[in-house]
Amino acid sequence: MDTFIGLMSGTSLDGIDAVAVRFPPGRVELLAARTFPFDTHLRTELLGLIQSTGAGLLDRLGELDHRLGLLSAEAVSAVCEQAGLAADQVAAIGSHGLTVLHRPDGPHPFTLQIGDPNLIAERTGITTVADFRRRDIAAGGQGAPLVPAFHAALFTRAGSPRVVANIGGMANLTLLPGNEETPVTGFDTGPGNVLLDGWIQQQQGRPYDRDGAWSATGRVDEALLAGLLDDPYFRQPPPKSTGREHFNLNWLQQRLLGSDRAPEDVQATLAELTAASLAEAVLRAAQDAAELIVCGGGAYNPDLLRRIAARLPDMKLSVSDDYGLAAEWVEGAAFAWLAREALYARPGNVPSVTGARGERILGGIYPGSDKLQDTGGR
Ligand SMILES: Nc1ncnc2c1ncn2[C@@H]1O[C@H](COP(=O)(O)OP(=O)(O)OP(=O)(O)O)[C@@H](O)[C@H]1O
Ligand SMILES: CC(=O)N[C@H]1[C@@H]2OC[C@@H](O2)[C@@H](O)[C@@H]1O[C@H](C)C(=O)O
Repeated sequence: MDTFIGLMSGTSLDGIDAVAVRFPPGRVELLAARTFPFDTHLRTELLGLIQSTGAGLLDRLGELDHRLGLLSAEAVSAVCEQAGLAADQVAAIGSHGLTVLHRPDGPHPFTLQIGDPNLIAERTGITTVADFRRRDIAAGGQGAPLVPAFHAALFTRAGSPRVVANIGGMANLTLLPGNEETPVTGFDTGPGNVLLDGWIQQQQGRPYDRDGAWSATGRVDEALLAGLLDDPYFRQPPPKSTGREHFNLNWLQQRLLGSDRAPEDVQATLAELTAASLAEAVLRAAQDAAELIVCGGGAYNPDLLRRIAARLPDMKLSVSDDYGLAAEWVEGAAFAWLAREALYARPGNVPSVTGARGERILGGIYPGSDKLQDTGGR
């Protein structure tokens, strides 16, 4: 059975997730998985690029594209070593890269991911699939979210409508109707962990609120919560997708102006914002679903899960681990799966999610060394 590697650098900017997987019918077999964290310096540079601060923007874009390509190739080698795999035993790598900018609406929509796939294919010798989002945008779609097709393949159960929530930096939902007549839908609900991470970093210098321990000590400020929830994104009908260009610390600061709220109360309110926007979207879009399956880093935050459960009292709350795939590796496995779909010339987007005109094969294919004849070069 073919083995695939998935690489994901998400909006949390914590590093590159690398997984080696196989896809026996209806499930995922995880052979190896690791996160390669970005060091503080690289993280600061990436954040500067995303926020477009500092001089020499295009130089830095090109250079960071190269550096992330190199790091991705190293991540592949390490995960192959961990799984005991030689390069010629891997059918393909699916590399999402890092989203630098995502503007799917307007007259000239675009999305930009970095982490040069040419370099990944060259250094590893393994066929690499990348640039997954732009074909969907070219077909009139949002180019995101893309995990719903994988969620549908993995979590669909006939006769029982379910919702899958991926809570990373941003959060997105996949609504699985449980019958073949009704289309799968899904969209980004808004911020996942990005504001929680940003606020604790600014206030305490810690990368994230481990286990939601800090947010659990605060009190939700209802007026602030209502102000945050008043953002038009939450009312916008799907298809829709978002990112750090919209939900970021500046967005929060503008809504905090002039207030002297206790920092832990702000953190509690941000956790409630993620829970409320997600739960309201579930209630609006999937009234008949009996179960919510959570994946992504947010699945490890008990305070956040408690807040979501309190807002969805009639739903069973589970995590993807309960179905055989640890929450932290779902996105990596999804891009390995999307690489497989591309290699087999099968579509990867779900038009009823992204709004694209139709199904499209996603990603560019960068051939591995078995497809080339090297003469030794200079
Ligand atoms: N034990 C934990 N307690 C609280 N939060 C956690 C824990 N573990 C992970 N997280 C949160 O999960 C985040 C990482 O999630 P994940 O890796 O799914 O995001 P991502 O892939 O970068 O984002 P996206 O899906 O938006 O691209 C961390 O930044 C942190 O906020
Ligand atoms: C443009 C982009 O990188 N979007 C990410 C981000 O992180 C979560 C959410 O926003 C989702 O839209 C998407 O990632 C997942 C993997 C997706 O495409 O399904």
